[in-house]
Amino acid sequence: RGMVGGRVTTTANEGIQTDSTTLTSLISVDPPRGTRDFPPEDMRLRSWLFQHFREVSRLFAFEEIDFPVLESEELFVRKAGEEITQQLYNFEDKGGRRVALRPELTPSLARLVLQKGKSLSLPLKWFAIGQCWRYERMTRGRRREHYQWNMDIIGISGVEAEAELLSAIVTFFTRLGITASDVGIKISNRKVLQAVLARYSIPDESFAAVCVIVDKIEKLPRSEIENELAALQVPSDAIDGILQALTLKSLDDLEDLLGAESGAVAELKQLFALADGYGFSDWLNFDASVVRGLAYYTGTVFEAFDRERKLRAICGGGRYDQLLSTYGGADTPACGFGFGDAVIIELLKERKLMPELGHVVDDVVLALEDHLKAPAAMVAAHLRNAGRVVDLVLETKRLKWVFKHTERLHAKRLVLLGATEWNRGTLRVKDLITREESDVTLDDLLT
Ligand SMILES: OCc1cccc(Br)n1
Repeated sequence: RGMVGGRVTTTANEGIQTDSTTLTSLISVDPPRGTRDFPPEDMRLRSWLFQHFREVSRLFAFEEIDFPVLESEELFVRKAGEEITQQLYNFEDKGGRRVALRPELTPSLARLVLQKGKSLSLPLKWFAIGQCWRYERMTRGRRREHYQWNMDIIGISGVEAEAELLSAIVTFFTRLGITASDVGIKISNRKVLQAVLARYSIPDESFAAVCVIVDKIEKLPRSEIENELAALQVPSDAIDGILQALTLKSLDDLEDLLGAESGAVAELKQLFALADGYGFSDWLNFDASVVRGLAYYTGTVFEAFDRERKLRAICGGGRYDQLLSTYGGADTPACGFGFGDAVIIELLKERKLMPELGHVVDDVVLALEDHLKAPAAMVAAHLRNAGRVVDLVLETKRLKWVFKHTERLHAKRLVLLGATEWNRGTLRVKDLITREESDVTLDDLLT
């Protein structure tokens, strides 16, 4: 427990002494910069959101996993200039180890898959919900933590895996009342960029870094993009070719650019055909400008956006077939998405789809006299065993307080133990919806 109003002194061999004579100012009661508390009302909304994450994952037969929020720093050290690695929440621990608070979940998932190795039978369909961190100078006042829902399929090289993940995302939106007129999902494939770069003989080693730069195309002026690409020895004619390719909005145009033999075109066509089968085609559109900002994507990439374009991307993901091999493991096809807990709430507010989540209490139980406390506890236990949510009043309170308390809790029933009634084996019950009062036996309470 924190010491408030007391001065803590430590004398040799006596452990911590407190001396409450020295009044100290209140400690800071706010959470660390960029982080949030979840008091009951906020926690109900978060639990509601996570319940939907879990329900959809369960419907798709995905298994839940988890890993430490603290990881070895090396898991996230990448040389592609990503914002996510430049803002790593990293430090040296007391054992001199370089560690970091995870900025994303995928590397931990890759580590776990490599750790389990041959004991795993592929394909894996795993999901996780975890808090992720970044250390950003507070100049932009942005948050330093958020919760992310991830779903990943490991061991499937075909776009059937991406189609499953997209179906899960659409299922989630639909459960919340969000439709294809509210949200669209842009689909592209990094093989488009790969093919364009190959035409300008840009070395493969630059591919990830080029993608990270190109991902910023809508956030930075073109001149800055050109400068950053030029710093990677991408010549200006190649830059024109890249930027031109990113404006493509149809697979026919893409085929014209890349030719009928293009792998990217084939994968995209197959993905759209599968989407037709699932019935969520109207959520999708091909958009070559989607690149995503993570270095390790190698194929399909996608992101959900609000069609009013007021908000940042709602979720995103893609294929990362080389991530496991960059950690020294065998090449294993993989794809997944990350779905943050912030933008989705902004979207629900925009669309007036926020849920009403009150604290639900069925019964308030109260002993009107001290010698009836144990019987009151028995009544509460009896009701709870039957699955009712019971708030047992733990102190002797005046009825005026109790009525206020039942209103605050929006309780359905008030069960009073009074000496007269209890002696003849009954309880006084007030139905707080109908306002009816009656004397009933314990068994009557559960009929
Ligand atoms: O998606 C970028 C990101 C990573 C960690 C924490 C936060 Br807030 N945002």
